[in-house]
Amino acid sequence: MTDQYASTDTTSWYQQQLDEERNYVARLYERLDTLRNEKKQQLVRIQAQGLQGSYQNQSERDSFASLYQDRINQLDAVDDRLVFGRLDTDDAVARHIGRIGLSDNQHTRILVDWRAPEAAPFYQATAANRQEVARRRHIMMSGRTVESFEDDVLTSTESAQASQALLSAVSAPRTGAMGDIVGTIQREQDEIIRDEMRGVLVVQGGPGTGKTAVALHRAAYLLYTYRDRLAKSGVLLVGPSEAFMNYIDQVLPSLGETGVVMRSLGNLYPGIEARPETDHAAAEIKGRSVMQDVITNAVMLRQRSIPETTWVTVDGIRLRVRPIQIRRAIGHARESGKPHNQAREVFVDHMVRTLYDQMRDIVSPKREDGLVNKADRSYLRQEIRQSREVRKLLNLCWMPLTPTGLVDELLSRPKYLVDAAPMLSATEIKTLLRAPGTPFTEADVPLIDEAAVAVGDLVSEAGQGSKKAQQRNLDTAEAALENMHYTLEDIGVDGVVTPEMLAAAQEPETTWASVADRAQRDRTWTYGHVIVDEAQELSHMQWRMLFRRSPLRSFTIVGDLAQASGADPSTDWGSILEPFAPNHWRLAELTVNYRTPERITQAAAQVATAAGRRVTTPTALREGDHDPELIRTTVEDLDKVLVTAVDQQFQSFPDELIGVIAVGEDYSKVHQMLEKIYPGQVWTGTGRRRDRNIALVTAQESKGLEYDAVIIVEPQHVVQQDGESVGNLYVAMTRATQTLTLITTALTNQLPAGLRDIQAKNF
Ligand SMILES: Nc1ncnc2c1ncn2[C@@H]1O[C@H](COP(=O)(O)OP(=O)(O)OP(=O)(O)O)[C@@H](O)[C@H]1O
Repeated sequence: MTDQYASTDTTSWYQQQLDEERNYVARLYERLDTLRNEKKQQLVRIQAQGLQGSYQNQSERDSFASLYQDRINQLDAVDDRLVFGRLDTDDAVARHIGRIGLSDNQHTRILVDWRAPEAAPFYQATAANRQEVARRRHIMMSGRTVESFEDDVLTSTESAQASQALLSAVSAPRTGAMGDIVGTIQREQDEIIRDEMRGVLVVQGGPGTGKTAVALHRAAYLLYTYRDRLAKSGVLLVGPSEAFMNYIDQVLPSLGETGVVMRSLGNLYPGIEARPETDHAAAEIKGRSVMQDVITNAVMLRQRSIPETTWVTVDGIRLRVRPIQIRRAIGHARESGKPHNQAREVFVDHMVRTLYDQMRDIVSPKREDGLVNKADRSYLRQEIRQSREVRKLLNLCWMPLTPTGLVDELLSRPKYLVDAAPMLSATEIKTLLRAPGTPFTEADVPLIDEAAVAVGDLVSEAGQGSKKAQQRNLDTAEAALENMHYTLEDIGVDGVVTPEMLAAAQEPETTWASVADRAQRDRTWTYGHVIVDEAQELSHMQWRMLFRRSPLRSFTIVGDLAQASGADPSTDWGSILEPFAPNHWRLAELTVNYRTPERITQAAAQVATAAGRRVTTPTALREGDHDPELIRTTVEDLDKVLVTAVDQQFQSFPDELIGVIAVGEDYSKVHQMLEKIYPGQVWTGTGRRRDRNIALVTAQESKGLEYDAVIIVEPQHVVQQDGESVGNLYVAMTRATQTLTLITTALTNQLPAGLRDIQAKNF
């Protein structure tokens, strides 16, 4: 790997270089500590000023306090393994690369942020295209200590080999939380991370190719490169489940970035925490594009006329209301093109005018001009509007709606659903129906979002007020910026502070970094960029919801079509994305599996292809030491076999994480059994894993996650439960970083075809 290693002086040369690196890195930490102390002192000083001064002074102080605190948090977050690389160029310039950029007190750059253009050759230079790099050095740290280093001399052809840094990163025991890969990002990954922000970028890659890692590092890269633009609008990162979001939630903070809104599909609608979907048939129907028409119909069915002429009394005067009048008012309101709740105002105004005309004819003494005077007119209109009978009638015809109320009613009232969904069959209607008040599931969320667009917000004055307040804050912040005596460099991560950041800081109960915070509370927020992970899973309706969140269509979409659940998954990204971004997306591919060793990857691919699924099997970085193991047993002995498998794993690799994957009834039985035998050791996928060595998850939940040892209980049930599809089994098998064990009570001919060839052990 290095020519100097071959020399006789290797040891002394290496030791001398190591000492130099240690001294340099010590200097970097010294600078980091100085900066952190400065910020802490500035924070203390500003807090000590307390509540003195005008409102504007106070809010300026609060803004700066938040900025200082944010900077302190960032410096804390990057403390561990601050630096990981060094580049030496042909003209003998050395550049250290780290999690953030640092300058010394003479403003000389001493550490280059990994996202800066000068750091790009660290990831991209090859022997064939050196980009003026003579040597790339990987610096291995433990906390603040330089443990070792490894050099790539780019004049040597050997540099094409995987670095030791990469091999040790991918072979390390898993902790249950994803870590960053900033020190070992590979070239094909880096190209995607640094791709321009514009348009829709689709990243297709087999299991373990680093799609999630790339998505997260791209989020950090975009925030760094387009900070001023994204500070106003934010970045949204969407993942498949809460378990997955917990798994990845430490990566961006470890890169010093906290400004990304991270949401699972079930939590995308503010205020709703939807349950995972268990009824796959219902979920499939709810995801179809026709559901947009169903929602539109459901809203229109709540705009209805009366069956026959009726009467209302206002101020003791009886007024006649005919169906045609209501129909006309409805037509008029619909023509306004406004959402239901806003159009209701048009409807009500129209009806009030109609009733007023009648009333005027009755109450006004006939005058030459035929009009009552202005005061009478507004009094009469007010009376009509406030009359209980009129209100009741108009509500009956055009009731204000909430999106959640509409979806709940739609899915629990058979007649309503039948009327709104004439395009669905009786069986499909039956599949959708459920009891009123049933908690919402993930597949309901896009319907609620669709309904929210169709019904609009409930009309209230409050919203207008808060918009005005925001504008006021923005104006104040712009003025504040002009008046600042502080240098910009002193304040922010990169010395860039926009009026919007300061305005956000002045919002009551928010901090400056909380553009993200406000974004996730606002359904109508449009993000500067949206990143979607495990994107192969999304239904048409879920895509609609996401594209609404970025009308500029700036997306990074990562996924693997072969890992999709269900019997009839899409087989090309074009058919998924064309309705939303016609001719507007580009495809990149990842080709190396960093997680699963070759032997397991091949077995998983065999299962998928034997079932007719098209998979692009990535090249696995490691061959692996163990073949996948299939254990055949009986229903009576299943528990015993499982415990033996778990015990063996514990004994051989006590630090490793075991993932047990089971579905349906197997899951419940296995859960009970594991809890009994390993009390306090079992983590069930939801919530954060705390020092537990056994994770029990369903195949669906295992998407995106990984374990050192994977044990799949009754693989044939995983296939059955997935609508006789191998998608989830393929996913489950590719979660392993070291070993894979499948335990089954099925006869050979009941096993999925691709598993039959694995040499089985009988127990
Ligand atoms: N360049 C790299 N350096 C070190 N580790 C890497 C690198 N790329 C990926 N990995 C590791 O490989 C594993 C798989 O990565 P990741 O989960 O991002 O893959 P994925 O393509 O999203 O997988 P899947 O589709 O199967 O869920 C992770 O542990 C990740 O940290």
